[in-house]
Amino acid sequence: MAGPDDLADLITDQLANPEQLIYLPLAVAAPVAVWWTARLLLLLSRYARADRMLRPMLRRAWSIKAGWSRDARRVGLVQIDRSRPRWWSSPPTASVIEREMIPAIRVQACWWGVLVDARSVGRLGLTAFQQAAPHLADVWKVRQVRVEQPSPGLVRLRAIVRDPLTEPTPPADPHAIEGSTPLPLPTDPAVWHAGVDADGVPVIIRSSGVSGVVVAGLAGYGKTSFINARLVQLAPLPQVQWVLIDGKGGPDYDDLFARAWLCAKDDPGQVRDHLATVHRLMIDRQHTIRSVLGCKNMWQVGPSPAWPLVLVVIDEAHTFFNESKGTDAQSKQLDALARATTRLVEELIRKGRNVGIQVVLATQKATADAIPTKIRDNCQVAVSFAQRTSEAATAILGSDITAAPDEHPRRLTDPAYIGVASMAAAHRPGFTLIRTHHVPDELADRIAGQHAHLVRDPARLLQQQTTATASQNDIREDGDPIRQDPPAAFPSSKPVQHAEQDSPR
Ligand SMILES: Nc1ncnc2c1ncn2[C@@H]1O[C@H](COP(=O)(O)OP(=O)(O)OP(=O)(O)O)[C@@H](O)[C@H]1O
Repeated sequence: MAGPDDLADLITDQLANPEQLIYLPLAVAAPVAVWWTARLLLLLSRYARADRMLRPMLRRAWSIKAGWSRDARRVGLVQIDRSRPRWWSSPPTASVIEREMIPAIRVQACWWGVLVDARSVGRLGLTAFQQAAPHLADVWKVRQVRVEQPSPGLVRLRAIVRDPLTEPTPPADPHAIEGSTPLPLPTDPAVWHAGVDADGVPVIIRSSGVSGVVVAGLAGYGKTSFINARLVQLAPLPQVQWVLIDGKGGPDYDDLFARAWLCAKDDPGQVRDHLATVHRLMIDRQHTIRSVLGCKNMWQVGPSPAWPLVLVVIDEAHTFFNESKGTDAQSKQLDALARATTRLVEELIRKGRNVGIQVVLATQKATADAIPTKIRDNCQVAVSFAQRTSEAATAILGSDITAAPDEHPRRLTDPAYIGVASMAAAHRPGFTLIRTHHVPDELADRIAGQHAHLVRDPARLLQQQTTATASQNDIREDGDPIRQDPPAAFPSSKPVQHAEQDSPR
């Protein structure tokens, strides 16, 4: 190809021979033509290599790119920039010139539609694109245009022809051998694999330092399967003990109880007693954590078989917080139990974080009449499956969800979105829609049964540890007589009364 020196020689020759001046535009146009031809060939080869599903999306992507300036103007994604002309330009510098600014885009065809990355310009950022999204969907003739902001200055549009979130993940095979489930089985309880986002990228919930998780959604949209997935991930870990409470009172949790330290159905008295046991454990751990673990926060060293993470799951949690306000003796007794349960759960969530107690509340409704706000608002993680009303969505995800129409749980009521939830995930801006792992009861039951031998009583474990720590302190290195232990090395609350067996249920 001709280099710049050749081109310069050509221009000099042609200026010397004006009759040959016709060749000058050709010399300039040739490299441009070569570049465009190469680009066209590249696109054609990509089209030829694409499968039947991707080809229509490639055509759409090209058409979106080709018509972008026109479409952007039509839907209002244009900004007029008024500025003084540059000093070298012909208009006088005192005049003002107007320039149209349209966000630059890059397009990429995907099997589900077209991914459009747009650079924000002036006021044309996330909000402007969100407002224009329904119009772009009409112009591009796609089901929906979803908008998000992965990083400052970049707005990502998804022109959705087939929503990847509506493609159900195959249920984990209940007969699969352990370890071959499609679920990641972590070795670290601090990692909670919640599911995958619209791009199939795994979404992780930060579990370390979390004492409260609330999961809400209409009946039958996947809450139990979501919790099953977490239990299946944790069942093989000796550094985790479960407390399972099933407010439905049905047989759903019967087989999972095999792996639980404490379990109860919808008996309010038993539930209160179990929560009181966990609460006592929390107080005892608070008093002994420094002497036993050598730190103030269990998550600094992580849970261990001797100091396990205690996961308290309360399904249909609203069942236990409701007060009937009746005046008969039985209603008064039940209301007293509900108040005691509410107080215990609230304290576990408020104070249990540093000693490794985590409460997961599942409910169909997270409005204040179902879950007291002093409990709900202290939960660090909130996950919402489909909701019928904005009020219910705001109750669980907070008022910010109104500014995220694409991730709003009201959009998820279509049965195609069973198993899809909205949440604020770690290291992701705004809200993320996730397709959760589908874990049928049979698989969760089987894995729980296989690991029933790992059940321990964390309160007894704590007693053993405090005793061991105390005797270590008693034996001074230089063989001096036994010294008195500081009171902080022992539980200062009432003596803990635990059943003799390791798993009193
Ligand atoms: N991630 C998923 N992908 C596909 N289907 C799912 C998923 N999760 C759940 N389902 C389907 O939805 C049905 C209901 O799920 P699940 O029992 O978890 O709902 P739920 O919200 O707990 O209902 P309820 O409030 O009545 O207990 C399941 O039987 C299953 O077939």
